[in-house]
Amino acid sequence: MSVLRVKNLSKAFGGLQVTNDVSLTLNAGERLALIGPNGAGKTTLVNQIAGFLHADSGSIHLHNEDITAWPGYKRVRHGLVRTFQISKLAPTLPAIEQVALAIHQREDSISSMWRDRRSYTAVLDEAAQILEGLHLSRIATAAPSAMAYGDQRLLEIALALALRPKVLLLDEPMAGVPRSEAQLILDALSRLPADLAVVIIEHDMDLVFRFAHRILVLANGAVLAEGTPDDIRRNEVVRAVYLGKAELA
Ligand SMILES: Nc1ncnc2c1ncn2[C@@H]1O[C@H](COP(=O)(O)OP(=O)(O)OP(=O)(O)O)[C@@H](O)[C@H]1O
Repeated sequence: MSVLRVKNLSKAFGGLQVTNDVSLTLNAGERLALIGPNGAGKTTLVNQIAGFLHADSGSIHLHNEDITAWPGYKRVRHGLVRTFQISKLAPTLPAIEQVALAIHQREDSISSMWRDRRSYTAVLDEAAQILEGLHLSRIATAAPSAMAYGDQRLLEIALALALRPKVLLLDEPMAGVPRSEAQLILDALSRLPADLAVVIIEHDMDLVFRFAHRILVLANGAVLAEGTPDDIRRNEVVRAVYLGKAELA
């Protein structure tokens, strides 16, 4: 059953058509990768799905509900959560406390945090479990400013998971991560909950081809191709667009 349905989404900035009649569906538990050259419109598409940008035309349905006009925060409350290409972490707050704050945000309970210690203990337990699920217990009490960059990217995913997403939009989780830490990210992504639907934007083709069940290729804002990793690997047009830019072998 589809959890997310995007139909004929278009967006222009002035004369520049940045998304052009894009449609996609995403089923529960599915991993969809959005790939394409720089400037293809991937982030703009994710921004529209997340409600950061409104589309000029087209529609977005989450669990059969039309969310096209919903603001971003309402989409988050209904389980549509995104991460960012650039870090939004608080640099000096310990990891577990950042996750706890995200849980409180989910529960709309920031104001009662300090009054109800038992509840805060329960929240910390949940935060610890989320970190453990991503093999991040080792940095639970560390602040981002003292963490390896790959761990910071994983903490961002932990914060998103604290919001209990049904659909997770991951914007370049591998961006800026040194090769030596790439395997950590891959391992963590492979441990995401099986029923979570994920849309990932990523330039690292190794990650894309290992992680994705389906790949959608964007070029000039439009869908150039869509299919399984094998379909995309064999697609001559995709190869031509990527020639010299990425390794699809
Ligand atoms: N707010 C904006 N105003 C004007 N043009 C914009 C705006 N945001 C993006 N663009 C343009 O839209 C096009 C698509 O940008 P977008 O960031 O969505 O591409 P992308 O596929 O995510 O690229 P990358 O892989 O480099 O992150 C680019 O030409 C970009 O310059």
